[in-house]
Amino acid sequence: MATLDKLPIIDFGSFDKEPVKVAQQVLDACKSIGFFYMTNHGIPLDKVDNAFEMAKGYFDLPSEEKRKFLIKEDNYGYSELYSETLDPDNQRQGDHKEGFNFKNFIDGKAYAPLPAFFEEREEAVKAFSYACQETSARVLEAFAIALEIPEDQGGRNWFKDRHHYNRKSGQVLRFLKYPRGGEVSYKEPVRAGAHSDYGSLTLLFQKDVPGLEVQASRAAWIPAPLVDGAVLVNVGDLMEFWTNGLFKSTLHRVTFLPEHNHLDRYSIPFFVHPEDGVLLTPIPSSIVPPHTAAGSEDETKKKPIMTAGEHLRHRLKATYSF
Ligand SMILES: O=C(O)CCC(=O)C(=O)O
Ligand SMILES: [Fe+2]
Repeated sequence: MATLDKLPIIDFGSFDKEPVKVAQQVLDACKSIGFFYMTNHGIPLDKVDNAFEMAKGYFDLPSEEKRKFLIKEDNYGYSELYSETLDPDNQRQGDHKEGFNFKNFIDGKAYAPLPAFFEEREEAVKAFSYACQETSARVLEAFAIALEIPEDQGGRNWFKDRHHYNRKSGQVLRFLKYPRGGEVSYKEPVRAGAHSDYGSLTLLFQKDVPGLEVQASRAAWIPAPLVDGAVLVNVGDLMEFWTNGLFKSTLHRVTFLPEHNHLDRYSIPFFVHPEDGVLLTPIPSSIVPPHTAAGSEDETKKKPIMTAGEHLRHRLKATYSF
């Protein structure tokens, strides 16, 4: 694979009229680098800006207020600075970031009591979460079209049918803050360790301050700068698994830039996951290479089929110090 020097930009404005054309671009991006910027993604800019405003207001709260909702194994709540280590084999300290994870608002209700700050803004958080869901559904549709899933097996709805918003899943809307400074005392150039995302796909909103890098080849990292009006989309591990390696779930990280000395960096990922009960079986797509291990004649080589929920619990255990 030739090394890309920048991430592709895909305009979804024509998706309704020319779905196959857009899906082809999505396929090219997912097969090569596993990342693309999505423009005309359908989420109004003021909703995105408002989400960043809410993140800022929340993280400004005193630490003891935020610690009342410390994250637990269910992956909901507040994670403190350095509490998560995305690349445990190579990091000397945890990630230089704090976060708050929301889970889906099933039937309009928050997963668990929200911190007062968010309770007062619950409608806005919910509206943003719904908007992210709608946008991710379009990407999932593009994936199914790109993979040519036959109509009689679910066609363009194959992934959407496994990602209902109102069912229990690992889906998370996350507010992140990388506080300014820190590097001098810790001498750590990495703010969030190199990792791939665990789910089907991620939408990532960045604002004002860059820092994300994507691994383009074994030796090369390329920046993922801010692109006006675009949301960054990346393939997650589950999609790589589902497509038996055709789609790439690529390592990415946040590194220290000089401006991080004096600027806080905020980002908002929306991690898209299937419903917990979905069995991770191969996709009915003739362009996906067959899963040889699963179909192996030799019983000992057959991997047990996990559910999406089991797979996520397994991955989270490795990165958090609960
Ligand atoms: O903050 C960012 O830009 C990236 C965050 C990220 O990759 C993650 O939380 O999985
Ligand atoms: Fe990530």
